[in-house]
Formats: sequence, C-alpha cells, structure tokens
Amino acid sequence: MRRSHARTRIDSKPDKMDPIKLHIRPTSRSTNLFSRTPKNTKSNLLFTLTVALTAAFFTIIPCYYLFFYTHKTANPNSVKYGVVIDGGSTGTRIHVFSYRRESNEFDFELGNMRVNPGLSSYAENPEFAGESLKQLIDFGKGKVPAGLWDETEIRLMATAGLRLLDLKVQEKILRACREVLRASGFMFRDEWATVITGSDEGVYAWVVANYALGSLGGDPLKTTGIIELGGASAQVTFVSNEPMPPEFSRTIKFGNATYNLYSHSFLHFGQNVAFESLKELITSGGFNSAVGSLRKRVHIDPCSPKGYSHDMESWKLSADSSDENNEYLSTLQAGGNFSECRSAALMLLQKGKDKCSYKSCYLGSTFMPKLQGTFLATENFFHTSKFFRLRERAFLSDLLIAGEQFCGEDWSKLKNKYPSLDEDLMRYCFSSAYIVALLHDSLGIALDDERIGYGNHVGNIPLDWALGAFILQSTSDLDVHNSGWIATIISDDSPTLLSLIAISILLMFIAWSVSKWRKPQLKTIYDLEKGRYIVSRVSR
Ligand SMILES: Nc1nc2c(ncn2[C@@H]2O[C@H](COP(=O)(O)OP(=O)(O)OP(=O)(O)O)[C@@H](O)[C@H]2O)c(=O)[nH]1
Ligand SMILES: [Ca+2]
Repeated sequence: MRRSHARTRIDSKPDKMDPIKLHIRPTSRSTNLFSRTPKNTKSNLLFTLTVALTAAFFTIIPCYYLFFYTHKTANPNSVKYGVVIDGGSTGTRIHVFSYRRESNEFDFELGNMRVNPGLSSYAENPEFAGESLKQLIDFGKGKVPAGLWDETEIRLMATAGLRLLDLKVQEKILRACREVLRASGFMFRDEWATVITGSDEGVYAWVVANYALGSLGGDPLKTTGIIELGGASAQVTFVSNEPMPPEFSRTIKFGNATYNLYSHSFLHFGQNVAFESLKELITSGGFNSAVGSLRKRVHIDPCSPKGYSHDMESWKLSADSSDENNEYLSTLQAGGNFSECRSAALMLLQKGKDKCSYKSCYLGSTFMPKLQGTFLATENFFHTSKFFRLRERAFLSDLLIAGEQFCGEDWSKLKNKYPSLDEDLMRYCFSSAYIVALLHDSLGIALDDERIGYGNHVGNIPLDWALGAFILQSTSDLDVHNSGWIATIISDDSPTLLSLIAISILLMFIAWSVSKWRKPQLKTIYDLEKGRYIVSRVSR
C-alpha cells in the first residue's frame, strides 16, 4: 500500500493534530516505523550547491575586482585613452588623448582630424549627420590600440553651431550621430553625445590653458583667463573675486585648489556669425553706412576690401538660395574702411546694452565682472594676429594699425599679395576691426596693454577645450579611482556590474526557491498507545 505524500497541514503541537487528516497508510516497503526521516538527498544536494555557489560568488568576484583593480593601479603603464569629437560650427574634429594615471601625464599628440562642414550644416537632412563622423572614428581607431577600443570612451561635444539650431533639429542630428557612435567599437553611452553649454566650453578652455601654463592646481590669482573667438560664439572665462550671479559663476576644484570662475559664452558673437550679422545690419539700414547709389539703394560694407564682390560665388550660396539673400547681396558694395567697420562692429557688440540689469555689462546686456589678471586670446584672435605677423603679446594698437592698412587696400592687390589665401583673406579687415571693438572698445583693454597673449598653443600643448574636458574627466576618474575599487565598481554602471548584480540575485532566488521546494524533513512516529501515526517536522 503506498503512503500518500500529499502535503499535509503540520501543526507544531502533535497532540492537537486531527487523526483523520493525519492517518497515513504505511508504505509497502519495510521501514523503520518508529522514526523515519524521508531522505531528500537530491534537493539537499541542489540546495547545498546553490548556497555554495552564492557564497563562492560573493567571495571570488570581489577578489577578482580587487586583483584587477590592484593589478591595474599597480601597472605603471596603465594608459587610459580618450576620444573627444568637437562639433564646431565651421567643422567637426576628433581628438585622441591618453593619460598615464601613475605619472599623471597626458599625451596630446596622438592626433586629431577635421571634417568640414560642421554638424549644423545637416539641419535640413539631420539623418545624414552621423555619416560625417565615420571617417573621424576610423582615424581615432588608428590611434588607439585595438585591444583597448572597448574601454576607451568616445564623446561627441557639440558647441555653438548646434546651439543656434532649433532643439528638435539638434536632437535629430544628435540621434543620427549616436547611432554611428554606438557602432564605433569604442565605449559609448547616448548621454555622451550632447550639445555642451557655452559656460562648460569656456571652463574646459580655461582648464587646458592653465594646465599648459602650469598654473592649474596653484594660486588662483596666478591663473590666466581665456577669451576664445570661435566661428559662432565667443567664450570669456577667468578667476574673479567679485560677487557673481549664479548663472555666470563656476567653481572648479583641482588638486587642493578651488577656483571661482566667471564663465560665459556669447552666442552669435563668434567671428563668422558676427560678420554675417553685421552685413544684415548694414543692408537693413541699422548702421548708417554710406549709400553707394540712391537709385538702387546700394549699401557700402566697410568691412570688406574695396573691389571685393559680394556675389553668389564668393558667398557659396546655392543657386536656389532665397530671394531676399539675392536682394541682400545685390545691395551690398564692398568699401573697406577700418574705422567705419570698427564702429559697425561696436554697434553689434553693444546691441541690447540698454537692457543691462546687472552691475556691469561690457557686451550686450550680459553680466561680466571687471577683467582680472592676464589673458590668452585664442582661435580667431590667434589666426588674425598670425596673419598680421604680430608678436604673441602684441599691443592692440599694432593690430589697429595693421587693420587700417589692410582695409584700405584694393581687393585685387590683396589677392596678388596673398595668392594662397582664399575666403579667409577677405575676412581680415572685419576680424581686425571686430577684435579692437571687442577687446578695447567693449572690454576696456588698453591699446598698449600687454596682458593679452594671442595663441592656440602653449609649448606643444594645443589650447583645445576638448583637451580641457579630457583633463577634468580623467582626473575626476582618478578621484573615484583613489577611493577604492568599491567606488570604481559602484561608479561604474557598466554591463559588468549590472551582470554581477543580476547573477547574484538569480543565485539567491534559486537558493530561496530550492529551500521552499524541498519537502519539509518529516518524521513519522507510530504511537502504539493511540494506535496511530504522528507526523512531525524535523528542525534542521
Ligand atoms: N583666418 C583663419 N581662420 C581660421 C583658420 N582655421 C580656422 N579658422 C577660423 O577660426 C575659427 C575656428 O574657431 P573654432 O572654435 O574652431 O570654430 P568652431 O569650433 O567651428 O566654431 P564654434 O562652434 O563657434 O566654436 C572659425 O571662425 C574658423 O573660420 C585659419 O587657418 N585661418
Ligand atoms: Ca570651437
């Protein structure tokens, strides 16, 4: 006769048990009726195995990380690579850097490559924006050992060119870029392809400048401010001890030093965009430029050398450009005049100043504390200063004289004098006048002030803000690194960590399920006096 193994309700006090429910027919096989603990060896084995596995798991994994972490930090040659793509308004460029943790050394010379035009030129067909990154990514992969691609972070940081676009268009362009970056083979997360704020862009440029000058980590008053004149925006970042509205104030900690920075990016004040805005100002009659011919209402553009033709070809306008563009071009006649151009540029830079609601606004209606200390003027400041062959710490007065002479020259003579230069050549009249109107007329830097240096490098270090971003990110990783491998793991929500957590949860669930599934250890005793079986649970 088989003994039913039906699950029975077990009460902790046997004498209350209901005999009917507990009457269990003896099994056909001879067994010890007085105490028989059903042996559930298979489930025991499974349970023990799961518990052992879980215990091993929580021992081996930390040891692995500890070894790995110790090994990595102990390995003096552990080099961390970084890839930053700078999405600028006039072009997109990839920078490959490396960083030796132990010696705290950066290598900036691993290479960079540029593609034109910038990502903002895909505004009409954003789905193709990612294509422009492919050759950059291939270049980057050539600079990083293949075995390290999957642990090398790649970031796309776009600047003013995208900031000028509608948010929806920005997102479409970034989405197309993320798709390509995901497939790049480098380590990538969607949030690493973004439009960075102008304030961050300025901070990164300040970091790389002071890193290159050796003042990063030292006395805040001995640091150098930066003024960067890009294509679509201009950044100003420097240490200030003046009280600042929070939207302009940034605090950077580096080593034991803390820096209270003013940092702001003036959108539309980049040289290329400012030049176009100035032309629109002139043709709209916003600037009292001389009128060439009343009949055709031709406006004189004082910022382009005499004889320069603002025709379709030189503006690279497509054949289908809008009518007002054609109308606008045909009413503009180049009439190079430095001081007229400087006045028009100043009008542009001071636009909105009457709406200034702060203690001091040097540009438009935007707050800026009084400039403090020395400055490095980069990008277009450097390109213009280099063209006019000015010393690195030239006076603005030198630039003013050079600009006056250039603006007064006839375009055909300039083309003969500088045959190799193309569209950049026609911009030097505007750029020299714009820089004097910006640095002297607006920011108040004296014409003979030597506080300003012009440059795009310090020694062999390029003053690319992308490098500043990598420096900050690498050293902040260093902080996490120094707080131990736990922090590294906790801060590292890479698949490794997530899989560790998933496996441990799975093992614990298996152990719990096995423990629930295992039949309770039961003991069946035959009570001779009462003539019946009593079943009780065996406590383990
Ligand atoms: N004259 C001259 N200008 C150059 C040269 N190379 C780049 N530029 C100009 O210098 C500026 C480059 O600054 P970037 O910061 O790289 O410009 P960008 O990143 O494309 O523009 P933003 O998005 O505003 O930063 C642009 O206005 C370029 O037109 C050069 O060789 N000569
Ligand atoms: Ca830039």
